[in-house]
Amino acid sequence: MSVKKAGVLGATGSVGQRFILLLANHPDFEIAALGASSRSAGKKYIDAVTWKQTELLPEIAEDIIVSECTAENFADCDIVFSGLDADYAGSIEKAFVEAGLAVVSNAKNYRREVDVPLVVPIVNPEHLLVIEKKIEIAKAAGEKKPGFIICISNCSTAGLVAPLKPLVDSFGPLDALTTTTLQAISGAGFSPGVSGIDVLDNIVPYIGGEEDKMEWETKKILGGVNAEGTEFKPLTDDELKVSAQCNRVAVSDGHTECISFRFAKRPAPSVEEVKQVLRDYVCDASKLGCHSAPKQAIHVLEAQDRPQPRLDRNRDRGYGVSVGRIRADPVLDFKMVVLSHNTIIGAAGSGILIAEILKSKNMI
Ligand SMILES: NC(=O)C1=CN([C@@H]2O[C@H](COP(=O)(O)OP(=O)(O)OC[C@H]3O[C@@H](n4cnc5c(N)ncnc54)[C@H](OP(=O)(O)O)[C@@H]3O)[C@@H](O)[C@H]2O)C=CC1
Ligand SMILES: N[C@@H](CC(=O)OP(=O)(O)O)C(=O)O
Repeated sequence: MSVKKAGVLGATGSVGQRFILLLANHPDFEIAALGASSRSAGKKYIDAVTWKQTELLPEIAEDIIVSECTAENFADCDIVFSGLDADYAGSIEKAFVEAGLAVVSNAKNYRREVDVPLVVPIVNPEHLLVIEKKIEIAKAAGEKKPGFIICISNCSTAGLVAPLKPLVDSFGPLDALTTTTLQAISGAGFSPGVSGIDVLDNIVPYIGGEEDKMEWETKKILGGVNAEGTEFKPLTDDELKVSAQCNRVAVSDGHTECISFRFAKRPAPSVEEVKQVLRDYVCDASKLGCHSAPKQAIHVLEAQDRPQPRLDRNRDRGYGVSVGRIRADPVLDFKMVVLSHNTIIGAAGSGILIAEILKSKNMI
């Protein structure tokens, strides 16, 4: 199979650095172009980036010259990953799509568009069908392959929906869901990021916009598509009530969430049935044989004091989500603790896995 050329926008940031790590030595992709702000453009990547990962900067990326984020500079790319600051992602990503490029974005800007898939690839890859349809329609009309954008969800939303989607598929819809998050500092990005004095010996009980994103995005991901297969139909507030409270804690990577939820149908399943469905879950990316797919998308942990970020965030190289303390909830049906790696399955890793799925379906 041919190796596809990949570009990374926002390559110097928290998510961008993770993309570099995941793309270095990837069998399906080679890094063809890197972009960031004009502060970085024109410099070698090693000089432009302030590397903050615990793994060393891959040699393969060191000497690549960082470009301005224009579509012309990325014209050769089969796929462009975006880890752009959301203040700039909107216009840049739009120009890339208009130039016919395939964009997979971590930024929030287009997540709510009716025809843009919001995808957590271990959960709802079927939402990519809307793009497959767009490509088919253009092909049937004798037009060239259209540009498109696929959005990755907010990182906390990714962890939330990962165990819930298999449960909904097995036991029917949820009607109520609450989550309280404990979010890592890498989630706040690097420019400027969270300051040490704010987070050390402290918890900050506010992350701007996060609660609204989690409450809305969950309904799109757990929702459906219209009969034509062209537009998404998020669940309504009447169908599912979601309440999120978000906190920043002094953890480097890995978002923890304490969640409670209720199924619409009575009687609810048993705790053992819930655990069994999660243990048995095999995501489509694994079935397709995608290189980065987790062996086990959901890890059910039985120890009373797990999951913990430092011990569990790297399960299945950060593509696996850990779920522990699954038990009955006296208010809703169940409660559990979920841990997901915010820059891997919550961001860059999901981007890579989406691209692997696109490649396996000849969509790029
Ligand atoms: N961190 C996380 O866990 C998650 C982040 N996201 C989203 O991903 C995106 C990136 O986040 P994160 O990596 O944390 O952010 P960072 O602040 O760490 O990085 C931002 C990137 O955007 C670039 N940039 C800034 N201004 C411009 C500009 N005017 N033109 C072009 N590039 C520019 C920066 O380049 P330079 O270095 O040159 O300034 C840098 O590469 C955001 O939209 C964020 O909301 C989504 C899910 C999880
Ligand atoms: N806000 C998230 C990361 C993020 O940037 O989310 P979004 O892509 O939804 O803006 C966090 O702080 O952990």
